[in-house]
Amino acid sequence: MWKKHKELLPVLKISSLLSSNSCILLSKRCLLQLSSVKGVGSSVCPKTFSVNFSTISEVHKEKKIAKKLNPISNDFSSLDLMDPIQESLNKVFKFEKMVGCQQPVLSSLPTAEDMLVKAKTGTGKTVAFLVAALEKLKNNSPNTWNAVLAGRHKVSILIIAPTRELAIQILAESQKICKFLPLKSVLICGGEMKRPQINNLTKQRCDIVVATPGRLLDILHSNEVMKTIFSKTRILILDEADRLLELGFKEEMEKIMTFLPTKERETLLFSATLNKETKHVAASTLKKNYLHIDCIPENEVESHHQIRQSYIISPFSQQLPLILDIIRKSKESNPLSKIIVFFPTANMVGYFSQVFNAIIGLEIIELHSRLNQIQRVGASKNFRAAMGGILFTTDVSARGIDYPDVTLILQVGIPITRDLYIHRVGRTGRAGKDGEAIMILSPYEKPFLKELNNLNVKEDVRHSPVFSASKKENIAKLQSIIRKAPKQESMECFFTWVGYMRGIFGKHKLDYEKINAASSEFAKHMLGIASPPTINKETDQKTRLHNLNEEKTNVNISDETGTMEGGRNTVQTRGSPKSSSFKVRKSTNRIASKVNGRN
Ligand SMILES: Nc1ncnc2c1ncn2[C@@H]1O[C@H](COP(=O)(O)OP(=O)(O)OP(=O)(O)O)[C@@H](O)[C@H]1O
Repeated sequence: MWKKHKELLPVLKISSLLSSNSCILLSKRCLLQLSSVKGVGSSVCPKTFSVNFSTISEVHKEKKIAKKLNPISNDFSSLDLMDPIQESLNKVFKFEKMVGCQQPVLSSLPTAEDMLVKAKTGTGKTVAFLVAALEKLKNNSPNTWNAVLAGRHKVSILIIAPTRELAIQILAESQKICKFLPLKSVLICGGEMKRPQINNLTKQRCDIVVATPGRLLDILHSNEVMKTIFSKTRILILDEADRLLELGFKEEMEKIMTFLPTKERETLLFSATLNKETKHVAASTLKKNYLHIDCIPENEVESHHQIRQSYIISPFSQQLPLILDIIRKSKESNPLSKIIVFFPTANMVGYFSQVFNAIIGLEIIELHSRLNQIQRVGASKNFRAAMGGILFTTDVSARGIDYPDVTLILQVGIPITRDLYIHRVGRTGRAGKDGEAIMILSPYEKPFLKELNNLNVKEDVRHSPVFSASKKENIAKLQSIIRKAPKQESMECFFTWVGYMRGIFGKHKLDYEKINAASSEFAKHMLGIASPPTINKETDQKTRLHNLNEEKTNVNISDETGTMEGGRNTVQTRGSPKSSSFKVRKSTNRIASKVNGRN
């Protein structure tokens, strides 16, 4: 039947296949359009899930396979998963229905094909890839699976994520899914001592490794025995694959791959965003006949419709009171509201955390790369556990992190790319819940809005730029706090901000005159620097802030790379991260103590 129709059916509507409860044949050059299937997903999801989870817009497949996709049920129990996994989903996760990409991914099993999966933020990709990896491993061969169960097969599954926080989160999920299996999951990431991590690999059972690229590569190079340990890796997963395959990580990833088997390895790439360029790189890392599962229908954008998104154009002079106003309003309307505020650089997070902590009634949790590992883990844990709470952070928290019940995302300034905007916003509205995202931009940053063209980001008219008497009081209060900040620390903050912005300004073709105007306003109103240095070619070079108008230099400036495990190419604008971090923290603590009269 397939042969007969394949020329006639380059595009198949999955609805007809579903209604007849039939077997779906995927064949070379075949493109299945599942995007408009109703009733597969949302209607049978748990209450909290309202998004159109289980729609697939494309499934590309080169080799002929036959697969059953159950049209009626998207219960996990309808799948032929091994008992220990069913038990874990049922008793540990307490999940009944599949959501997001879970049905398309898991229904395609058993398959030995590589996978490229794109699905919106917060739609359950972690469980999808963990279950897929374990099932794939089991189906690899009875010998392999028996060896794995008996603990004779090291590092069968390797999962790589771009940040420590995300790796820790995946590790926890991995331990949960393996609750009824004898498999052990271990963490390899920076910020922790290397020796115990090496011991975890060499001296004990270790079936699943969750790693960040920098430390993993470091450990791979540390010891000849690592080649043997990783020689049996059967499944490689890249979470946030587009990030791991772009500049800053790509080189490390390529080196890591040289330690892994090629032929026997199956690779799974997952992300909520995959632009043309990264899709191309991603495809080139997969075996030819990979399965492409795109859960975002062609006519839909990558962000969620249930997240209300808006922007406010506000001069720097009004941004600090505006932030305060938005936070206060959110807390007034719901004392349990959980808020994440994104700033462009780690210095800014450190600095403004202390500024806002000096305001009575606010308790800010700060999280960025310049904290040590204990502080990072502590901050992440505290915010996760907080019923309400305010987190000031950088892009270390932008991707993959699943803090429960975040109600508001506030972005101060421009994210480096449209994709990062989507990931930041995706920290709310997870698992079908509602959420809100507001972005505060200076008039200089307005051109960035073009990049968000179809994302339904509306101008926010609720927060008027005209300030009442009480808000004017806030302005005075905030100004007095920042005026007391040690000058050197304000200057550091200023330079890192300029470093961050230079790529973005370059991209939007702002000349030195405009950059100077923007920098001067930023310095004066956000940092209390009365006469900031002029940014010209000379100061640019002095501070190693070259290529002001270069388009693609922005990638490595943000804290995202600086803080992540990779990013060997990271440009540090001033000083080493450690010394700078110490200064920022010390200085900003000084701001708080001065304001509180303790100094
Ligand atoms: N089948 C399910 N039923 C109910 N909740 C689920 C299900 N699968 C996952 N979740 C929950 O949905 C939330 C988001 O899942 P997850 O963090 O895996 O999303 P993601 O798609 O990886 O997001 P991101 O793109 O931001 O990395 C988590 O809290 C997770 O526990």
